[in-house]
Amino acid sequence: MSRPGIKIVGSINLDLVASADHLPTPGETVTGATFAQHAGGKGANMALAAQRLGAAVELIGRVGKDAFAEGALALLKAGGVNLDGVTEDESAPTGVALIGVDAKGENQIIVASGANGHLDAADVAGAGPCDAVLCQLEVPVPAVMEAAKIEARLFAVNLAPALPVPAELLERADLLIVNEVEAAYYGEALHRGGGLVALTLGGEGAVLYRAGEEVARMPAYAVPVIDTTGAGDTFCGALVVALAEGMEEGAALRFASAAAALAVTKPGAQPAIPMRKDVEAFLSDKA
Ligand SMILES: Nc1ncnc2c1ncn2[C@@H]1O[C@H](COP(=O)(O)OP(=O)(O)OP(=O)(O)O)[C@@H](O)[C@H]1O
Repeated sequence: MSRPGIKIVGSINLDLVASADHLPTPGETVTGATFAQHAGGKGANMALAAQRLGAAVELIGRVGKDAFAEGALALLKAGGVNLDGVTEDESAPTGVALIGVDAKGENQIIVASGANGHLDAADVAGAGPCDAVLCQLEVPVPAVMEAAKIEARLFAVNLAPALPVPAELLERADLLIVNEVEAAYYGEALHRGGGLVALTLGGEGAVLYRAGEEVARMPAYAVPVIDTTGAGDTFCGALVVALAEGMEEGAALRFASAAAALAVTKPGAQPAIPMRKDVEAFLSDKA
């Protein structure tokens, strides 16, 4: 099929990343870290992932009127993501994520949502039809509920971070994507709408359910792990691109797992998101 059009409603952050030997316990100060900054936020990461993996993406979100905004949007701009739906908030700063990464690639994240917290239904209302819509929960729920009204064949929600949402959202979604923490939080409510549910299990892989029945399972690809930040976001963007293209469910899960596996082999979130050709080369290598 031709390039799918995907609208992503979500967060835009600047990730401030400190890499250290180990992550601090409460009250502990870890020294000797190295610092880097990367554009991030689940919405932005998924937008870049979907764009690099073959879709024409429009991002709807908010940033602050500050120097962080430019850094937060730089790779999206360079990647060709349509940013017409990104507005500058009058009062709140650009969202920031403080990320710690240890020597094994495990991470700890604190998010100050800033302008993301001001995204409202009016920012989303009026968005035209497209092939697929993908949201997460780092922006207010009313904006996500409005996104559910956009005319599209696939309405997908990554229920991250886990927080209370109207039952209607879970029932309305054609695809819900959760990790183990989120799956435990939402429980059986995930399957009530009868749509697809993708459960990601980190280094253990991912499972796809339809109406509560397992339809596909993928162990994680064995790759050298450098930094798992953004693996889940890459997985979400990739899965939605694949399904929007009409890929069969098992093939779509394999595509998403390959994209996410490549993402963990590099540091940072957005810089680590692979291109479509890299995922295809990886998959043909594994075939
Ligand atoms: N160590 C790993 N090796 C290979 N693939 C991995 C690894 N960790 C994660 N993945 C891939 O990424 C997918 C998503 O990972 P995970 O379940 O950790 O998502 P998440 O909890 O949303 O992650 P994050 O919030 O850190 O981005 C997994 O289903 C798997 O396909």
